[in-house]
Amino acid sequence: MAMAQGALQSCSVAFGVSGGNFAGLASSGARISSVSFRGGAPVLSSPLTTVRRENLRRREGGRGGSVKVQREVAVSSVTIEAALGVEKKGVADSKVNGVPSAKHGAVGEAQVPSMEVDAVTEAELKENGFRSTRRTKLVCTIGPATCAPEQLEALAMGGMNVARLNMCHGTRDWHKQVIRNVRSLNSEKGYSVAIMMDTEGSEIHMGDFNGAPSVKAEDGQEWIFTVRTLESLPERTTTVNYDGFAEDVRVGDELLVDGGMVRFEVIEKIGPDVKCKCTDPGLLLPRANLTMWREGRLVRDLNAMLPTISSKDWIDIDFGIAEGVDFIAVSFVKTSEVIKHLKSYINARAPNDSIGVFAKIESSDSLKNVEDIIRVSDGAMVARGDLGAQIPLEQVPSVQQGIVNLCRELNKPVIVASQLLESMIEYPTPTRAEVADVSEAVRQRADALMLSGESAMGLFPEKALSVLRTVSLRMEEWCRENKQHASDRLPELSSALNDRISESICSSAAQMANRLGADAIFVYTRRGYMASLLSRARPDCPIFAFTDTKSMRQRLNLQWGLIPFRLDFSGDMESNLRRTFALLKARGMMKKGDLIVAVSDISTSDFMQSIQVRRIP
Ligand SMILES: Nc1ncnc2c1ncn2[C@@H]1O[C@H](COP(=O)(O)OP(=O)(O)OP(=O)(O)O)[C@@H](O)[C@H]1O
Ligand SMILES: CC(=O)C(=O)O
Ligand SMILES: [K+]
Ligand SMILES: [Mg+2]
Repeated sequence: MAMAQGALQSCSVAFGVSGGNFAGLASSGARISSVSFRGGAPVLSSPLTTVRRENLRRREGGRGGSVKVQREVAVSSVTIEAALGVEKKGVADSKVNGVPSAKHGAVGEAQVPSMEVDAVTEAELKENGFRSTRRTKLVCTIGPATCAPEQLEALAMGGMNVARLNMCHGTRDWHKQVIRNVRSLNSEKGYSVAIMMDTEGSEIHMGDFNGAPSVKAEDGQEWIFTVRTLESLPERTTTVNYDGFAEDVRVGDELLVDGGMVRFEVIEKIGPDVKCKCTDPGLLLPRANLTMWREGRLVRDLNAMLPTISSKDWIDIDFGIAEGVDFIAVSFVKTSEVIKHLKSYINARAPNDSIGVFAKIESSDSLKNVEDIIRVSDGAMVARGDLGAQIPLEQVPSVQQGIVNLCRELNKPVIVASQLLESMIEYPTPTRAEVADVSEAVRQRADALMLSGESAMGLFPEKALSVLRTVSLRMEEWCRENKQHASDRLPELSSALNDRISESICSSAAQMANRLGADAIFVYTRRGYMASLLSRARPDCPIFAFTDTKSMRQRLNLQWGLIPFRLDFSGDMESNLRRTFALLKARGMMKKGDLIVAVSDISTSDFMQSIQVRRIP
């Protein structure tokens, strides 16, 4: 009797909170086909049509049940299960499959190939529980300060989700070694750090300074900018990579290094050499970006003449495909065409959709076509470094907010990049303004934050990462406590019925999880689509995304709130859930009584999708 009451109670809770969403589902063509109750043995088998109809009528004032249930367009199931009765099975499973994980999960994973999760997340879940996990993902640019295996491991341990390789710097062999180091870290120590390759793109930049990490330009000093190829550079000389530079530049033009960190004025043209005077002193870094300004305006024709993907970039892209990178970020994108072109090139050479293409928004051209560009990309990066050199600085914050919003509307992950903690290249603590900037990006609910120089060549890479981590956690918690995003509204993405069903299921699942105070949402996904839709809904609880390939697991690493697991699963949701519960419990990542909302886009029949609310047995 008590059992039956338990079952009915949880049933009415679920219907109570989700009736409206079911109505939404039904109007998008879904049919609620089965509601099963399990309250210990014997298990009542579904579909319990009568009970279902009556419950729907009761909750929806007689509107929903009878009308919707008769529609045969698609099938969706709702299973509400009382905890009792599953427990015995769970315990039994855990003895078979559950192996206590080793310190970094390495031993455990070697013996249980059936479930893999990031070692850091595993530790975090064990120590602090579901809610404490960080939702904002962290990208670190790898450079001389962080390329050694132990340095990479320190970053992985500190929460790095993605390692970025900037092809502007370093040799291909150097990058290859870093990729190898990251891969062995993943396979040997149980991390799942994804790799993003960032193309050089055709920007105009300075050369190296005979290997020096930086060179100081003093106020009033005269420098030569030359298009000649020089074996060794005379003092106060720099090369420029754009052959037309000496011809195109005019006396009186202003040259901005890295968007204004250092400034020069052109005073004389001498054949291939351009003599300039330093008007704003500072440090010149190897391959620093150069922009030309004439009468207060950016000279854009120069960049416009350069291809987005240069011949060197194509070789780098081939290299990235061969090395199996997870993401390619394209610098200085101007139109959506170049992204489409690259995606078709990749698809002909790599397993379908195994490499995500990210568009870097960092020029005024990219802003003109920003929506088209993002629609065809797998994600975007707000590359504020170069962007701030191409548009007035005061416009950068609102452009950032606009791109973050747009990406969420279009269901594309977005990275906020550059100068988040710039002062930490040299100092062990950030400025208060930097902390505020990081917090703001988290409050905007960007998917990921990125370190550049701070991790590539700064003095305090691990400290910088730790600042990103702690500031993200605090801001996320504050947003939840203060219900900052309760009124967020998202437009529908698709008009195709199947996709609308997935959308409805995911937004309903997120709302249910919020209202029920669920501990986590589970999603079983092959293509990652349902996982991304759940991430887009930005629910209060973390999303455990179970997917069956390593590459999809790494791809999901960049999306807000997702904790990707690799798991072999079947089309049978019930057995997937039982196995998952047993494995997670055995590894101490969840406990009896935790409340889960589970959805799936895998099934044996075409339209079979489901939302389930379960209490962990
Ligand atoms: N692989 C590398 N080897 C050496 N130095 C690197 C490497 N990657 C980054 N750096 C250093 O870190 C700095 C910041 O990195 P970042 O990736 O932001 O480069 P960037 O040159 O500013 O270009 P981008 O606009 O593509 O980000 C670089 O200017 C460079 O000095
Ligand atoms: C990251 C990058 O390319 C930029 O900020 O310019
Ligand atoms: K780059
Ligand atoms: Mg850039």
